[in-house]
Amino acid sequence: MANIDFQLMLITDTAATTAATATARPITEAVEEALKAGVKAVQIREKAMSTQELTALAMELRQITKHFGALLFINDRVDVALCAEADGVQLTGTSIPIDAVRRLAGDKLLIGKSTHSLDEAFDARKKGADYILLGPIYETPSKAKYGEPIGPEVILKVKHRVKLPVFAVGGIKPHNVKEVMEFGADGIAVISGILSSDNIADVTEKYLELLR
Ligand SMILES: Cc1ncc(COP(=O)(O)OP(=O)(O)O)c(N)n1
Ligand SMILES: Cc1nc(C(=O)O)sc1CCOP(=O)(O)O
Ligand SMILES: [Mg+2]
Repeated sequence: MANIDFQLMLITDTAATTAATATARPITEAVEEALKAGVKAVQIREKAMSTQELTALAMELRQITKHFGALLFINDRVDVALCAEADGVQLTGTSIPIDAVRRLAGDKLLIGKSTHSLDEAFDARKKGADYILLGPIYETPSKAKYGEPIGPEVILKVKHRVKLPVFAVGGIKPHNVKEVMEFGADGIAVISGILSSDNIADVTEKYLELLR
């Protein structure tokens, strides 16, 4: 199993980010630009893709991430993660339970769990997750339907009680990176802050500098 030795996870969302930018380009190109700038973990989160499209993207990004020495995670789809020889799977609130994934994947996959409260974080650790995403920390359009963001203070509570790497997600922009790290996050996960930027390399470098 791979080590969790990254601080910045880039999450893909083709539907949201190519529609939002004037400089729309294939997702593989955008990801490659971020990898060149130093990203060491990529999560493919493509809810609208067919299984075949998702598998093809996963295979392609597997080659590219390997070339850059970066980890690859697949949102929700354990089958696609195994098929593409990804490093991990990111389980959502509606995914197959963590223990079932462990039985299926053994130590082939890191298991990340998306969590939104102290209780969910505690439960993820109890059930055997290797790390968690915690959010939405700040406002983000894609999660507006779930109500108010949980705010950065929750990170401190979770770190106090849950012995797992915690990645802050949801509305993480360069100006609030320091805040989430000061509240104890081990790292951050970002979609629009990178993929909606018209200069992916520059903004990625900026995030990485802030995390140093
Ligand atoms: C508060 C809140 N936000 C999001 C969800 C559902 O998504 P999630 O489980 O975080 O999975 P991703 O698709 O974001 O990876 C939720 N249930 N509650
Ligand atoms: C995928 C995701 N999960 C969240 C959660 O809270 O579980 S917030 C989120 C969206 C992150 O996108 P952006 O960086 O553009 O805000
Ligand atoms: Mg989520």
